[in-house]
Amino acid sequence: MRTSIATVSLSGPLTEKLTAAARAGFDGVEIFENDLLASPLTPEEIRARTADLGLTIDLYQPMRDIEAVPEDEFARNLRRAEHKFRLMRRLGADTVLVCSSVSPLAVDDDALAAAQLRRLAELAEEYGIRVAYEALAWGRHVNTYDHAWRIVEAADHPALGTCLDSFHILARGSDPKGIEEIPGEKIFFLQLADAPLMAMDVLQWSRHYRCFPGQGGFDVAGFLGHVVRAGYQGPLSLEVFNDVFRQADARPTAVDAQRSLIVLQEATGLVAPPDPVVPTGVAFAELVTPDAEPASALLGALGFARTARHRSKPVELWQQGDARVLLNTGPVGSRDVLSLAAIGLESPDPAAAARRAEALLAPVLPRRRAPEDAPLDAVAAPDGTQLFFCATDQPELPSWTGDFTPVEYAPAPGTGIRRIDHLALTQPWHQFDEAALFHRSVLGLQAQESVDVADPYGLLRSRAVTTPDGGVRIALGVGPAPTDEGGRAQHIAFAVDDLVTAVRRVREAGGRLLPVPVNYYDDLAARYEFAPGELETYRELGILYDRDEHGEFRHCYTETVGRVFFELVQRDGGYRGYGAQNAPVRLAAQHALRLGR
Ligand SMILES: O=C(O)c1ccc(O)c(O)c1
Ligand SMILES: [Mg+2]
Repeated sequence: MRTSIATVSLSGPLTEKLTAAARAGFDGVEIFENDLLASPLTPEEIRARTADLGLTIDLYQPMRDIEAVPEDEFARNLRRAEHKFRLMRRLGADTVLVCSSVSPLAVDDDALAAAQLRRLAELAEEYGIRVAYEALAWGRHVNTYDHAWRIVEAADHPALGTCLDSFHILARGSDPKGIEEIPGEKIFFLQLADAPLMAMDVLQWSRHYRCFPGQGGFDVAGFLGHVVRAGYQGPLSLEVFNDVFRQADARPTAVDAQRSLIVLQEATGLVAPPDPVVPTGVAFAELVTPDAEPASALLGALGFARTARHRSKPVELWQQGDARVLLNTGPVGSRDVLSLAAIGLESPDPAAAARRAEALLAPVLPRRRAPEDAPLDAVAAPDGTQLFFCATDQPELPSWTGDFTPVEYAPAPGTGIRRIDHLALTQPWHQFDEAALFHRSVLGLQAQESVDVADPYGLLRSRAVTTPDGGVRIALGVGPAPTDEGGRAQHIAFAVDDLVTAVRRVREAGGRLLPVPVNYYDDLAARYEFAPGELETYRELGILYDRDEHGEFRHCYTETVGRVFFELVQRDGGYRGYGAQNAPVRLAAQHALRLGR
């Protein structure tokens, strides 16, 4: 179906909003009155600019407080409306949205509302304009879609139809099934928005917390199914009032928006992009740094061996078990501190994974980073992390390992690290919802519940995206995560079978681990019963402990280098979490270490 976006959903002046919408592939826009009023362009110039960009103006909005008022008031409303109809002619917009009245002057009289909306429609018709009547969830007398439709039906005028807005309908908990009773051609417009489930005043919820479909808690796909079955043929239009999007750069927001509509239409069976190719594991994590020394020392203490070197670039492969870390000291652009720049994901079909990503508007990276490299499919995540689709153990496909030459190394016992358990990436503050939708839709991962964790200097929100078997786990975070240089913190967690032994070996090798306050262990003793000596060992070694209904979790952290630190984790009995219970203590300890307190 055609896609459209309300100018209120994007930041910046009108022309930037229009450009961002067009670049992201939208077919049309809803022009919000305020954007027009604030623009230096005349309506004719806006019309020309929109046309040049290949966009149509699908809706002009909103017209407020029109119906069910005393006659003298209604006469003034008609005069105001006629003014706007003339403006719409200049703009080339043929549909106007009328919100159900919130005015104290409005009376609870459906017959009067219908009669006045009919007169409005008669006037609109003279200008070749259609009126779409929308029930605001907080409308004074009309606040449900079925009530708005009854009034439209009673008014019975060809230039009057209804506008359905998923937010108003789903936020009130109305059953959207009744939409199928409305003739499709009388649904003049469809606005789509999702929202996180919150217990709050619906007007505040709507004006500040709407988000793109798939980023909140509503069943927008189920809703759209009803609208499509009703026979609606118009555009799918995003109308998202959101405090974050108002501040973020319009261009990536518009791409995020368009991606949400692709995913929504896929879920409703309206489009069929290539299927997701779910990754099966983590092939490698790539760190970039101007100075290999601190990271090498830390990896060495963690029991990693430098096993291979890139044929032509300053990149080393460090390995232990199936955990592989690339250490890149090549030109790293703006990354002047140790950072996690890329993740290799094992893929059953890397080329198909890249096709899916491209169909979902992920920026595809050049297949060869240098002429001599193996061709690798890769895309950029919203935070800039490069995601490589790898075929490490598929001899018929080119593998990144072919770019590496083994080097001599002294075999060492290591610390029992088996694999990368998870990666944790702090996102730019305005890209948290986008990141979750990206990883879910592009990579076919499942998003877990979002958790809030207290940090001494703020609140950290974290949401994991995973494969069902836990082969890939990425924890997306947002908040004031502590790093030396103030950058967004990133960490790599390695899985071990026996954390106590691992920690003793790391310490013997001179690895510096995060100290944990004694009070933490006092609390652990209150919460759980341990075998004799167990808790004392954890206290001595700085090991944190958690439990869920499936099993147990033991973990500890290294010091932070640049933006990066490492975690060692021992999962037993199918524990699913990430030790969120312990995160406030960990964050406080990291801040204390950073500040030398
Ligand atoms: O919050 C509002 O006032 C408002 C205005 C127009 C809309 O289409 C809407 O859904 C809400
Ligand atoms: Mg609306």
